[in-house]
Amino acid sequence: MTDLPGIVITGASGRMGRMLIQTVLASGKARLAGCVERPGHAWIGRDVGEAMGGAPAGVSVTDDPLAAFARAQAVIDFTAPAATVEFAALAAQARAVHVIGTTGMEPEHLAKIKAAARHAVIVRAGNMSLGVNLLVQLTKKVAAALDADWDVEVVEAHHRMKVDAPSGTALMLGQAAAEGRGVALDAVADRGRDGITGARSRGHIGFSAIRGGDIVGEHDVIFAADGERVILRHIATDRAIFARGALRAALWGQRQKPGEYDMIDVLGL
Ligand SMILES: NC(=O)c1ccc[n+]([C@@H]2O[C@H](COP(=O)([O-])OP(=O)(O)OC[C@H]3O[C@@H](n4cnc5c(N)ncnc54)[C@H](O)[C@@H]3O)[C@@H](O)[C@H]2O)c1
Ligand SMILES: O=C(O)C1=N[C@H](C(=O)O)CCC1
Repeated sequence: MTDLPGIVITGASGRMGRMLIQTVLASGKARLAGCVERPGHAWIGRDVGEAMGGAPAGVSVTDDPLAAFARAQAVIDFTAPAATVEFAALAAQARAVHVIGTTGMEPEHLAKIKAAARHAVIVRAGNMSLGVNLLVQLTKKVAAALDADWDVEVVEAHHRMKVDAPSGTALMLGQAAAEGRGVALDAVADRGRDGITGARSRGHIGFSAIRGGDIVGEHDVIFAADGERVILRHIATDRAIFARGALRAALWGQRQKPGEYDMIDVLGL
């Protein structure tokens, strides 16, 4: 046992879970304090290092999140909305920082997370990478500088297994454009065009989603006017960027008061 903050990874066998475990184990800044998977999962009871096909890590995968959270200082959670809501209440009970990367949240999920943040530090972002959070700030600036003669379209591409659309990142970018323009995103978002849609509404923010292959994550914010276009782009080629950001958030969260934060707060952008 060391003095390093202990971190629990939920959704341990997932694409992000595996990346997070490797990132924590290699970091030298935190220790892996637990790994959680859903009840009935084949990894339950196994050493997580061996389950991932490598050397033993000395941590068994459990389906008892509260017991794991009680032994940790932070929980990093990239799972699914219903699981994340449950983990938010349990992390608050255990007084552990909860870093949430899960996307596809509905308003009822967000309300429960907000309630949990009255008692615990929660850092939540649809994208934990430095590059995307910088792009969020750039999008807000460009949107504030250009009027509604410039149509805003957010185009995103992800791997074939992604279950939610638009991506959490696309919604962050759309939100940034709406804030830059001083409008509510809900009032201007065009999220699904099909058939005879009619001409584009002035001032609306459109979203398009591509799904295929092993694309890690690509986002364009297009500002299109008559005769010219400005395109802001981020391309992710390695999930390590999300895991590094999440670990940074977990360490940053140790010094904060209860509340809900995002990666702009963590990165000081
Ligand atoms: N914020 C970011 O930077 C960022 C980056 C990548 C992915 N994501 C999001 O993270 C989430 C996971 O993505 P992924 O590609 O790793 O998905 P995945 O399907 O590969 O992994 C999800 C894991 O969660 C586990 N899980 C589900 N319910 C559970 C429960 N009740 N208890 C314990 N484990 C449970 C599943 O068994 C699975 O192993 C998605 O919402 C995705 O959009 C966010
Ligand atoms: O692979 C995913 O799923 C990703 N989800 C996040 C999103 O919805 O924006 C971040 C990029 C990868």
